[in-house]
Amino acid sequence: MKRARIIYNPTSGREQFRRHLPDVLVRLEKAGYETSCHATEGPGDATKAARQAVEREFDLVIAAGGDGTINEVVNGLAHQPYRPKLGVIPVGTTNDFARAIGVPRTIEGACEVITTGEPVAIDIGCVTNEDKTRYFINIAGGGRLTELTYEVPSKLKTMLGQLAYYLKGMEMLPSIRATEASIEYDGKLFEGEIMMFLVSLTNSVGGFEKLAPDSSLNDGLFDLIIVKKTNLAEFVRLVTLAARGEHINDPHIIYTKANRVKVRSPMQLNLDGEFGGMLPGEFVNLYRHLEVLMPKEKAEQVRTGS
Ligand SMILES: Nc1ncnc2c1ncn2[C@@H]1O[C@H](COP(=O)(O)OP(=O)(O)OP(=O)(O)O)[C@@H](O)[C@H]1O
Repeated sequence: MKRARIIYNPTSGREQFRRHLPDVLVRLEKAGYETSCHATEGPGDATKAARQAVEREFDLVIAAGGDGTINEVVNGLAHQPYRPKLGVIPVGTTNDFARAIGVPRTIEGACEVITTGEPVAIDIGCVTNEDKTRYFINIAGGGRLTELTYEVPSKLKTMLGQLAYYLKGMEMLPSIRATEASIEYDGKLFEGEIMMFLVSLTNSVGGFEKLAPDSSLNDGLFDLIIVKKTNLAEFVRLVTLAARGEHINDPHIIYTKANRVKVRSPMQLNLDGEFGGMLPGEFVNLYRHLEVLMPKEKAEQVRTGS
């Protein structure tokens, strides 16, 4: 029998997962997994639990939570020579990563993917800043607006879901200032004032499904988006364009692919929606570093690049 470890955050999203746990265990048992669980107790705990799962040589680690929980689990797996496969049950508020790998946002649907889907090795991001190395699966970014993801209180997310982020975003808009930035990417250099920069691994960010429309999960490249200085009206217009994926040709935007990105200026770093310390720092794309379970059709699409 294969062994699976569920690492779940009881406070994620609308706090529903625990109620469904017995059903999840039965489904996994039927699919041939002997499964045990760990409920996280606070920030950082999912990373410790994932490291422990590596030591105990589990075949599969299932992260049940939002993007923050998946990020923590990946941080426990990424550094190790043996890395169990990763399954995802999206019960968070945003669930960008699940959307990007085609995992449905119902617990039953996600279990179905875990039991009948296929593993695909995908790229993950690695950033070195403040003498630490951290990993991300979705997005890293800097600039005042990216700070909104950790300024929304957990209670508000439980009550309002995604809407909580949009409300906070609108509240912050008038106070957004441009920041002086120096960004080196695959030998090129950008220097100037920016509203924000994003280093993305998937096309689905903050509920915007077309923010990085050309991104591939396994090409070894980030999609780098730099939003140059704009006034408030232009910025709002860019956000509207971004909802349709039409921002990438705008003159205020640099949109390109890169394997390495170095940010030389001081800035807060957002990693998969959580505070990731201060920049400067360097981002490296780790080619096909982690095997993740996804639906068969999605797996085929990712493998063939279609
Ligand atoms: N028992 C706990 N109590 C409070 N916070 C916790 C607990 N366990 C984990 N956490 C923290 O909660 C953070 C956010 O969780 P998570 O991303 O799963 O859900 P979310 O906030 O609802 O969703 P999203 O990130 O999609 O907005 C995690 O990064 C983790 O540090």
